[in-house]
Amino acid sequence: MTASEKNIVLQGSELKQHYEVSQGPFKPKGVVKALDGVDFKVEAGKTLAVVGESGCGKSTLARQLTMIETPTAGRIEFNGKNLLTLTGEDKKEARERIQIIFQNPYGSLNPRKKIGQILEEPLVINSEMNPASRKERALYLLEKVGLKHEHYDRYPHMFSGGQRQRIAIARGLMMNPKVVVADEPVSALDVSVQAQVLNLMMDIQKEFGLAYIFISHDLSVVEHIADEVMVMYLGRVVEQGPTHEIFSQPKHPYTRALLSSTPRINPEQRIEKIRLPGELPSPMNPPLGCAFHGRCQYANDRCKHATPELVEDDKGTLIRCFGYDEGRLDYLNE
Ligand SMILES: Nc1ncnc2c1ncn2[C@@H]1O[C@H](COP(=O)(O)OP(=O)(O)OP(=O)(O)O)[C@@H](O)[C@H]1O
Repeated sequence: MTASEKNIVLQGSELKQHYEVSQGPFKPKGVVKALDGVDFKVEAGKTLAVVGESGCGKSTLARQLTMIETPTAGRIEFNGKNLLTLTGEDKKEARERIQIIFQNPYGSLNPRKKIGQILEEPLVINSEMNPASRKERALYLLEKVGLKHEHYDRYPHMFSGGQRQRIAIARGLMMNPKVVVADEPVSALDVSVQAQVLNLMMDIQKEFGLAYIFISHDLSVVEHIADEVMVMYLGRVVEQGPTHEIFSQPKHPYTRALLSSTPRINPEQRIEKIRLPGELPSPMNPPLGCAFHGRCQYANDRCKHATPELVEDDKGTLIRCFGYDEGRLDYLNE
């Protein structure tokens, strides 16, 4: 086992989430393949970003990792143990150690409860800590997220969006997690506040050695925070690799199209805007062959009929694309 393998806290293999859905009376049920065979690993103290258009399966993955939903197939390992077969105390502990932060800080905090109560709730339910120690921990974490002791007795409506997301982060930390799944944690915030909350998340990650699964559709946010990026399309990974590699030389045509809509400071990394034709196809009737072929200017007959596998390049990036395998992507030869 290498040193970095030893540090892996959360790992998913061949994760699937298939939903049976009605297609109307007298019609057979359809199957939505929200996730269709996803693999990933994340180390302590590192951030894996999951990106892709709405509907590609990001939130489904978040629900699986936080045990809100059980995968149709596949395996999730937390600290080397299969999360899906844990029972009793082990399961309880895993629930405590993997926390989630949601997108909307307005909806995720109970408006009728004071901040102190909101923060202490997980401890009341899951621990035998006495009230004084619970309060001490809540005050400690309020400080850690840049708020004040006097905020302990206030209600959520008395805070701005950015402050509420700080409170949600503090609540996520109450149980001393190892992994935080952050589902679009700054998308609902003003751009001016986003950077502050991201910086806070990075400081906290360093201090507590947390692993983040950072879900976002906004690539400029991801570049700031992620060590590794996983690009998803219709429930599958199309490209995955170190953040610098993905941003400096995106290889899959879909990643390149996503990046062309992202403002870049470095002029060498700017890509002329690529408009993808059509919409994301339905995961109930995904196209045959490469799922992206209908929107890809590089697609040929092979892409329409056969399904590409993920292939690793010499920089540690995985790419699922026949055009890449066959050296047909002209932008990579420029
Ligand atoms: N309970 C369900 N039953 C049927 N289909 C579902 C269910 N939950 C999700 N889906 C479908 O699975 C696909 C993936 O959904 P998911 O919410 O994971 O995507 P997403 O990438 O997080 O999108 P968004 O950013 O809009 O939340 C979508 O097509 C969605 O309609």
